[in-house]
Amino acid sequence: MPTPFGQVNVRDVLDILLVTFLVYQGYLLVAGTRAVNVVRGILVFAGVWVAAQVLNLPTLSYLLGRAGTVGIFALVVLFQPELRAALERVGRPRARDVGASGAALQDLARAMERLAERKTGALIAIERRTPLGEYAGTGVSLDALVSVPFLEALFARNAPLHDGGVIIQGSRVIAAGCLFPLQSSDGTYRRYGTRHRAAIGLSELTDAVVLVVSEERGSMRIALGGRLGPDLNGTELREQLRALVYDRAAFLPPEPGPSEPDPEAGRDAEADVPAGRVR
Ligand SMILES: Nc1ncnc2c1ncn2[C@@H]1O[C@H](COP(=O)(O)OP(=O)(O)OP(=O)(O)O)[C@@H](O)[C@H]1O
Repeated sequence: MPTPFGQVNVRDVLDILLVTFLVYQGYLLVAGTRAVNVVRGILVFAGVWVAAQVLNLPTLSYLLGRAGTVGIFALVVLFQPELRAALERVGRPRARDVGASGAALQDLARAMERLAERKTGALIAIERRTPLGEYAGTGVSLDALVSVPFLEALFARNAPLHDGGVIIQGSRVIAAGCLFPLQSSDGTYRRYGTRHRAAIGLSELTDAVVLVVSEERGSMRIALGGRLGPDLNGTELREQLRALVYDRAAFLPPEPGPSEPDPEAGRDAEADVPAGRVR
C-alpha cells in the first residue's frame, strides 16, 4: 500500500503493532514502581540527545552518547530488583486464582478481626499490579493458602515470623517476615510507629493494599497510595478488600474502571483512604 512514507505492507503493520504492544507492556511493568521516574528521566535525556544530534552539536552528542552507554549498565545494577520483579510478572499467569478469592477475602478479614481482638500486631501486603517479589525476597518464602489459623499462627507473639510483614498474592501467602520500606519522613505520619510507617511506605512505592493491625490499639487500617486510612470494622474491611483486591477486575490491567476505586475519594480528617467503597 503506497503511503507518504513509501510502501507499507502487512508485515510493517504487524511490526508496528508488536512494537506498540511491547512499549505498552513495558509501561505496565514500570507503572506504579519507583522506576517510573527513572523512565521519565531517560526520556528527557534521550530528548536532549536527539536535539543535540539534530542541531549538530558534536561535543554534547558525544558526551551524552558516552554517558548513555555507561548509564545503561548503571541502570541494570541499580534496578536489578525491579527488573527481576518485572520478569517474574511476565512469567506469572494472570488471574490464576480469582476463583478462590472469595474464600481468601473472608479468611483474611476474619484473621484481621481476630488479631485485632487480641491486640496482636500484624502487617499484611496484598499484591495488585506492582510485583512485590523484591520485598518478599527480604523475608521467608512461603506458599500457603490464606487461612485464619495460618495468619494467626504467623503473627502470634514469639512465633518465628511474627516480626515484619506478610505478602499475599491472590489467595496465597507467598512470604512472611518481610521488611517493607518505611514511609519517607516528610513529617505527615511522624506520630506513627514503624509498623504503620512501613505499611504507608510500601503503599507509597507500590500499588499494594497494605493492612495493619495495631498492637497498641487493636485497630485495623488500610494503607493505600501512600496514605493511611481510618480505623475499620469487620464489615468495612470486607467491603474495602472486595473493592480493592478481590474483585475480578482488580486482577486485570490498569484501566481505570468502576471496580478500581479512586484512592483520592472519601477522605476523612485524620486519614485519607476511603472508609468504605461500597459497591
Ligand atoms: N520496615 C518494616 N517492615 C516490616 N515490618 C516492620 C518494619 N518496621 C517495623 N515493623 C514491624 O513493626 C513492629 C514494631 O511496631 P511499632 O510498635 O514500632 O509500630 P506501631 O506502628 O506503633 O504499631 P503498633 O500500633 O502495633 O504498636 C516490629 O516488631 C515489626 O514487626
